[in-house]
Amino acid sequence: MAFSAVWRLANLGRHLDLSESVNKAAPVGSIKLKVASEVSEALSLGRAVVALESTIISHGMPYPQNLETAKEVERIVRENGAVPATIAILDGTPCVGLSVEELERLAILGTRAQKTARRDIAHVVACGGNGATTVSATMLFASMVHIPVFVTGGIGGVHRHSEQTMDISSDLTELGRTPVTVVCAGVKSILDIPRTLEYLETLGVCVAAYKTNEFPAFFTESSGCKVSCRVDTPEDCASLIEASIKLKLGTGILIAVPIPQEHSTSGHIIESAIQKAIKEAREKNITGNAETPFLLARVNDLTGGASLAANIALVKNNALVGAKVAVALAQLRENCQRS
Ligand SMILES: O=c1[nH]cc([C@@H]2O[C@H](COP(=O)(O)O)[C@@H](O)[C@H]2O)c(=O)[nH]1
Repeated sequence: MAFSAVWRLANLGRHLDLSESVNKAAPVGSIKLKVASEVSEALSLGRAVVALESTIISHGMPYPQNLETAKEVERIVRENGAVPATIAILDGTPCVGLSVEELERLAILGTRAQKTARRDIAHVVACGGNGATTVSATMLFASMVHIPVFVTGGIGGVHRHSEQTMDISSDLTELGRTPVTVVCAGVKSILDIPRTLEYLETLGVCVAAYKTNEFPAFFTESSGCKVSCRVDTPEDCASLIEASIKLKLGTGILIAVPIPQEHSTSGHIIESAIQKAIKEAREKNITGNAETPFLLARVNDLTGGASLAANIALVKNNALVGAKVAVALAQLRENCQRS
């Protein structure tokens, strides 16, 4: 690493005071956080904004479906009254809100963009690299600019055999330390779902299921695990989020939305492909942050594309719900200010 990059890395903590950057694409010391004008304007006016991650674009889906889905998700968020803010690091600059050209760039880069969790942020910025942010890094940047609601497909979790590998996604620890609400379809059964929920409980994270009492398992509506909090409307979600913020709990919230019923029929076929892919990953010794992308790609091959179609459908559904939640939250805050 060049001296200047090392210097920038060492000074990152001091210079990345992003509290002022909400209203402008602000140079802060030597580090810039670029907030799209549409996003900063909405935030300053108290309008609904929905953060979106970018690993799902680079590593979660192949080109060109990744680009089509990213654009479609942004369109759904807009149609439902909120401003989309896809988050990524481009040429070393953390960006909150991407242009169509930037989305295209990221989609074409695919896995050549670095999968960037919280631990990778300083390195990607210091090297001037291109980072696709995972749930943990996206939550962090969203909270820096005060975006309370974030939509994705699924989050990472506790991996199977974690008692041997210690492989637990940093998405969970981020949920335990960053006050952002993540709307997702639960976690895939490539992970250990009961342990994921146990770990979230340990971290003090509220896990709410949308219109159900059970935690969904991404491709299927149910995991067999009950949750302690049920929400039935966007307004329920908004009240939950506002209470958590007002109590200054400091933790995130997970709102788990089951895959729409019409898309869950292939769930059981996908489940058996998941079991096969997990076995292959073990045989090939694929672990760490390479495991999730390997499993996703292999499951898609084994199901002849059915898992990708289901994945796209549930992300779009989450975008719809997440946008409504963000709008309900903005409305709730406006009503509180008036009274
Ligand atoms: O169904 C999915 N789960 C998870 C991911 C991505 O993988 C990350 C978790 O990776 P890991 O397990 O290495 O922490 C998530 O934050 C998200 O960006 C994804 O694309 N699709």
